[in-house]
Amino acid sequence: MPLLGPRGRIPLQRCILCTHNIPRLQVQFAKQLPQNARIFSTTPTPLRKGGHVKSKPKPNPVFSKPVSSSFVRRVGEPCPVRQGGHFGGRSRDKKEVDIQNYTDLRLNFFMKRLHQYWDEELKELGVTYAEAKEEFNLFVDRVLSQDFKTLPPSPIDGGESENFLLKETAIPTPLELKRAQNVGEEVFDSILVEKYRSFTLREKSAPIAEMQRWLTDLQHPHEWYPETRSMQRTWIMHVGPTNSGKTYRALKRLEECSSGIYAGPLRLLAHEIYDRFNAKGISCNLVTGEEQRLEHLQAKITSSTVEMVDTTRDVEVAVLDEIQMIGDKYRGWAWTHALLAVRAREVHMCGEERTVELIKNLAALTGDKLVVHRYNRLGPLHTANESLNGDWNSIQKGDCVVTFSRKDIFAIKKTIEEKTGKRCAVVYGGLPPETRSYQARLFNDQSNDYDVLVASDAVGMGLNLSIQRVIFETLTKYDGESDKLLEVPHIKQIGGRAGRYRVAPSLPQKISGHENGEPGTIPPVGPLPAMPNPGIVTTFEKADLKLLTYAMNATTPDIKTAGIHPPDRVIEKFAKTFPVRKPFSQILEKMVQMSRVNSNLFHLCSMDASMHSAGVVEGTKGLTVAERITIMQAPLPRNNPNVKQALVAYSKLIAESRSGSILDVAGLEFDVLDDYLEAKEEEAKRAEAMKNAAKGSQMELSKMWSEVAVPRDSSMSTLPALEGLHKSTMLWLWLSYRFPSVFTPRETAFDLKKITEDAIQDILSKTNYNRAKKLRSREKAKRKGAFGELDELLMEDGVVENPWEEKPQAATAA
Ligand SMILES: Nc1ncnc2c1ncn2[C@@H]1O[C@H](COP(=O)(O)OP(=O)(O)OP(=O)(O)O)[C@@H](O)[C@H]1O
Repeated sequence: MPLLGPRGRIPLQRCILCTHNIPRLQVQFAKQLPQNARIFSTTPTPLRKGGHVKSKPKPNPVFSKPVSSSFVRRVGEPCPVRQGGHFGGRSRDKKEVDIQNYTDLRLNFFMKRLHQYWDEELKELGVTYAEAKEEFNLFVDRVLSQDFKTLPPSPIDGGESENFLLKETAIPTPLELKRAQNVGEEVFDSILVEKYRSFTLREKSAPIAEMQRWLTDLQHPHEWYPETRSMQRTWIMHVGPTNSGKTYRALKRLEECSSGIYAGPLRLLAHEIYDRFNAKGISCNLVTGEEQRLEHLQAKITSSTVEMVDTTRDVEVAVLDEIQMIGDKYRGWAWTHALLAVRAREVHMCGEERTVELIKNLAALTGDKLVVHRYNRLGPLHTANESLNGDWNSIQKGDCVVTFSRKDIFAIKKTIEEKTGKRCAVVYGGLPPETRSYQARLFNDQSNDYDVLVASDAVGMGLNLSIQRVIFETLTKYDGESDKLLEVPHIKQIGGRAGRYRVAPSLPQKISGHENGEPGTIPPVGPLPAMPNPGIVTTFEKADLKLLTYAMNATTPDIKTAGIHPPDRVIEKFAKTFPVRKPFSQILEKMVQMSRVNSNLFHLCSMDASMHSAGVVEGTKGLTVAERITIMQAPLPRNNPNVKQALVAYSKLIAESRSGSILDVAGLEFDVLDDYLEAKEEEAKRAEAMKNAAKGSQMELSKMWSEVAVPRDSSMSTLPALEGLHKSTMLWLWLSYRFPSVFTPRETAFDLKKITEDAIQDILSKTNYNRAKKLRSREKAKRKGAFGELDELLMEDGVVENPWEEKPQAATAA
């Protein structure tokens, strides 16, 4: 039976995602598709190949542990009558049977009278009867799943420190129970009741509080990696402004070593290094959160994103790129972790001068040797004396216009294309990295007409761009609440992209005799040909130019502290000190409140994003603490409800241990892709009709027009939706490496990713953005408002008061 096409209009036979193999999936557009093929699938699930591989639902993990006795009933279920104290039918050591069965019996007894122990104190502390029952069941499981056979020593007699605290307060050990049994039933019962109560209220008990304090002591993160501490390492810093060849030098060293790691801030960069090394015949694997390419069994290099850096194997060289991000409020922990933990004899760091003091202090802490190489810019960079004076006609080939919202990017693109006839490539954070790098290539390529780049601050890192002039359309960025002035290092980093030095094909890769820095273990590199033209930085509006000049010349303050983050195993232990009813996001909040760090050297990275993600999946029943910890680290954009919905759907799959294709997940925006591909097909038909009509009569032409639908504008509304679908797909892929048996098959998700990227790329290549708004009036108003204020700071004689300086608080009247 033929399936219906999108919206049931086109009769189609098959779904390409279901019935064609991978190479055919890469066919992008309708005219290239096989006749009658379904463009993109909304095929009912049972008809799909590979769909619906459902495994048995996973039992609720709270009750999944095999208990060593027969006590497997839950509160509220009928209690089988037990006589004579023999359970389970196995013959056991008499001592074991006695104490275990005795405990089982007494717990059974308490279970029936639980309402008596759910007293005022528990009620006042907000424990409902249902929760008291749930806690009781958990308590029973924990007590009876202990090893009664060997009667492990009580912690008081010398147990493990952390278990000691937990067991001492929450769960009576077999030995304690045995001792209590020897004293008598009354004592035994009172211990059980007391332990149950303290288990239910474990978060409030003194030893548990002690345990929590112990777990939240994050003052010595360098001690978390004893194996690395036993190594003598050399840290080599390559510091300098943007475009000074820092990364180039570090990569040269990596190229020569016997085994190494590259860790960069972006997936894009990790890919670039992976491609570059493999192209040179140096075996390199790729490990990012969303993708792993482990083609080489004995790869010399592994290129990864910094969060994924491998700290378990010994290597000769590790390169940590953009080391100044160690101070980042959100992601700084990943650099600190990599720096303190990576087992490399040489750790090369590339970044800004303002990290040197901090790294010196960290080296003193770990005992590693430090060498610093300083570099100058490879080509000059000037701030222009003139702005564009608000005139888009002054745009030239090689210009990059920087603005901060998608709408403005497209509005500016449209204006420039209309006014100057030059085509614009675009780059912004919401675009998939693959699309960003494709757009960068379009702009760099001299042989096409993409002369101008319109970009957000995403242009500041990770892309090799031949920009001649950076033009700030604005110096403020909306942060979710209001427009905020960009920070000086941010302005410098973006501005520094102008005049980027590029390797000429004939340029020798290594010329000895010159060292652009202090001597060290890096290979010498010869003098470089001068840059033909200096890079220029300017603004679109005249009013912003003084501020830009100030920022470009300002010295940036040192980064004082390195970010840290509690290790996962610590979060897990901390979470287990709370009752099961406590929402996980609140446990994280508590962890943040209680954490103590050495504030001279470290700061605790914001866990807001993790708490947010934990909150999104809070309602998913059956997730273990470890699963919640993993899910909270998944890349989730805050402002996209569709991706959040996808995360909830994915978390349910994890909780239920249900596997299946991404195409089976309800709620993903597949329709948008269907619509896009359908519009594409219509467009192709229309083009064909026009071609034929040009050959035919006027009458035929009008007949064609009436038959062929005019394509809908699929740019401005479709683009964000496709970006969202791409993010949901990436989220799936990210989870697929953490829960491989649930998120399968991965290939379908990679196909979907590719199709979505191609669609986004195609939309971006259209010049006619009918719905692109004019530059928003908000922009104009903002400029008058925010910059009106700033203008007051810019004094007449050109002296600028530093708007970034923190003003002392005015004394308030008593
Ligand atoms: N010695 C050299 N020989 C040839 N090309 C070089 C050399 N040094 C740097 N380059 C080239 O100059 C460009 C900028 O170098 P690189 O990326 O290392 O700078 P960077 O200081 O790390 O800049 P950013 O901080 O912006 O990443 C690159 O295209 C790089 O290949």
